[in-house]
Amino acid sequence: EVEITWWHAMGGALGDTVNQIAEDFNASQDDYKITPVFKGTYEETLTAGIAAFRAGEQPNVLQVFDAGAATVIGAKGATVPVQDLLEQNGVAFDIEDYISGVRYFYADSDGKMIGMPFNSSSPIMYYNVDALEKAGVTPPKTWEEFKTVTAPALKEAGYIGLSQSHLPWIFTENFHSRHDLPFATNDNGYQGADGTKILVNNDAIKAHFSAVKDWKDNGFFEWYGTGWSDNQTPFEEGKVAIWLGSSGSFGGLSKKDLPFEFSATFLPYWEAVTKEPRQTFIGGAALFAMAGKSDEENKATAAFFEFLTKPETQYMWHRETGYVPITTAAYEMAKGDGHYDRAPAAEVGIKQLSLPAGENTKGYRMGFYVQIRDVMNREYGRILTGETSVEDAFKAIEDEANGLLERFAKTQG
Ligand SMILES: O=P(O)(O)OC[C@H](O)CO
Repeated sequence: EVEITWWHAMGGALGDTVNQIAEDFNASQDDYKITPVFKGTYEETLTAGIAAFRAGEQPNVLQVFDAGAATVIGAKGATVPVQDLLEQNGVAFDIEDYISGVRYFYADSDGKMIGMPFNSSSPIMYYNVDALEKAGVTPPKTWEEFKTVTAPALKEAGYIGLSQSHLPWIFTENFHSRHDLPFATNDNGYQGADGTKILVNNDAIKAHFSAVKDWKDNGFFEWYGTGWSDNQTPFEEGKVAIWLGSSGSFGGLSKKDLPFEFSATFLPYWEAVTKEPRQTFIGGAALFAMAGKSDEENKATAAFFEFLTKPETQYMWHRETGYVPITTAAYEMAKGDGHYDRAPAAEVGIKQLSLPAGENTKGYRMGFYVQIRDVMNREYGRILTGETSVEDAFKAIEDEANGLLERFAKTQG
């Protein structure tokens, strides 16, 4: 039996489902055994993976999140492109099996799939059905509606209107996609690292953050920190009526037996910015086969990836977690099984990813982006606590991000 390891960042209920997938794979055959190891947050898992690679102690499979994609794809020699791995080991592979938003997200500039798509998500709007009913409002379609109708009514009914769990992901990266605004030059960075500059310092997002700060000041919004659960917990406790989070939190929330009914729908948009709101793009992570492993172990990894792409495995993962079905076959299987008749909100993520595309809606490819997010989190925190102005914060983000992008471009030769 060939043994392989899988480092991942899936905690709580998600981790239970990861363990279940590994158990199912191990039980499905006698040749290979995979051991999943939880390494902490996405950032911690990536850092641990890089350090381990340098020490020659890397796992066979490393989960890397969207923000680390450019860095890991650009780290030539650190991974075996998944497309090569599968083909070399006789596993049939067709990129067209994947839904369009997933197909090239972890591919290189030639369209070759480098990372194995695994947990793809979208940020969606969760809401407390009881709270909205009590306030006499429906889920807001636009931020204008939130500001003038929803939030004041919720406040009157005793609720904080809104919290969200990831300012860079939801209020920055997907903000640009939802409003079809360019996020970086060079086609959002996809044309290559050379000369790529971030376009985050723009009027639409500055107006958004000014509004968010106003909402915080008058009790329509609260920011509890950068931790995912810092902002999710007050929603679960019924303090906050609307929470923006990952579709990948749907399964965990459903299993929690909350003291109120919850549902979910699309992210609001600013009508003043666009009359045609667009799709969001995938978040979450992919699985990378680390280089430097024996042929035997690589074969085991390929067998595991083959198991992962089976519609049954995909559907099970989607159903249990809320991450979107990443292959058309899995989506069809979920529909055929009546999953969305039983839980309509479970389809919101994939539906939002399937809204009309625009010029700027397929995501971004920026190196050292994990560090860029740190800069954003620092400055956004300072905006919300009143330590800096929106104007100065975005100037600082633009300057520091462009410095990081320039440094990354130099590593790409
Ligand atoms: O919580 P996830 O897995 O949906 O990921 C959210 C973001 O994409 C992380 O960068």
